[in-house]
Amino acid sequence: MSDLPLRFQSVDALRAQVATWRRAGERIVLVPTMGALHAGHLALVAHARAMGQRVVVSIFVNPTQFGPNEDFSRYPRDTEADLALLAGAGADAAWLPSVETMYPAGFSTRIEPGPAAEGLCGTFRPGHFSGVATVVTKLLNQVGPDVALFGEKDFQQLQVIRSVVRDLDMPVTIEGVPTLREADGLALSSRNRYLAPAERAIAPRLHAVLSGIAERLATGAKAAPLMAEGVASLEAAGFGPVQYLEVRDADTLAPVAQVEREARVIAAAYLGGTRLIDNVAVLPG
Ligand SMILES: Nc1ncnc2c1ncn2[C@@H]1O[C@H](COP(=O)(O)OP(=O)(O)OP(=O)(O)O)[C@@H](O)[C@H]1O
Ligand SMILES: CC(C)(CO)[C@@H](O)C(=O)[O-]
Ligand code: BAL
Repeated sequence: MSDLPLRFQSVDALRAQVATWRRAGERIVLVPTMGALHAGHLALVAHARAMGQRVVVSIFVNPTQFGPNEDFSRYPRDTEADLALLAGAGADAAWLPSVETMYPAGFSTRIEPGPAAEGLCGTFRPGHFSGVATVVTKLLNQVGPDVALFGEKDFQQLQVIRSVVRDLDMPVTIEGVPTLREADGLALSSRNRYLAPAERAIAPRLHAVLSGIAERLATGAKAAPLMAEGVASLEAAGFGPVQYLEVRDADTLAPVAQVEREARVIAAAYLGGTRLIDNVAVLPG
């Protein structure tokens, strides 16, 4: 195993290290996470490494993106295990701010993202994308990376962050990384560890249903009946409630009735007490 990454808990110390790398002509890649790391996160780190750069991974369970009845307090946290995984993956530094460092007394600013944050998860998690946009803006300002990587698993989040960075002229390139899946198709996610064995056996149906819809959309089928069928299939498999199952344009996230350019079939559904999200690309023709 490689050395543990350098660990930082103050903005000043982090910035001093980044400045040292910059003086040496090195570029910086940031991988923001909420910890409880799994192979999906490590795929982002590997992608960053392949760019031949310094890799900073932030681990921060951000309270402002959780709703009052969501899982903030029980969200899995295991920093030492995360650092060991990051060492194996070759990350250079871990940015581990406390809640007080991110949101000191008197903190009062919120970023309100535009239309990309409307609908889909934005409907079912009010305030969520404002919390994400605010914390990601802070993380980008703290680290000052050249590139920041985000997973396509959280597709709406990726588009929200792209829109914030574009609208606020932030000097960073945002790159999406394809979703890493288990052999049976389930997207890796920290929340998968909430699934009981019987739920874990059902969970891959989400990807299977979305993939089946994507195949038929690619041959010109209309979206509306496929969406209704997809919800019914998920419910029959044991999911519920299905919060949404929609077809959206891959760039604008506008609803799509029939696919003419790249789109995504995108869904969020509960399986028992666990909320799962996933999405699949549709390429016409
Ligand atoms: N399976 C995956 N493949 C690729 N990227 C992923 C995957 N899972 C998470 N990511 C990305 O890792 C980054 C950090 O995500 P986060 O720490 O919230 O993990 P998560 O597994 O998505 O957790 P959660 O269960 O909270 O959704 C995000 O950019 C997210 O899109
Ligand atoms: C981008 C992020 C780290 C912001 O807290 C979080 O939403 C996540 O892990 O996807
Ligand atoms: N991976 C997205 C973070 C969240 O669900 O809050």
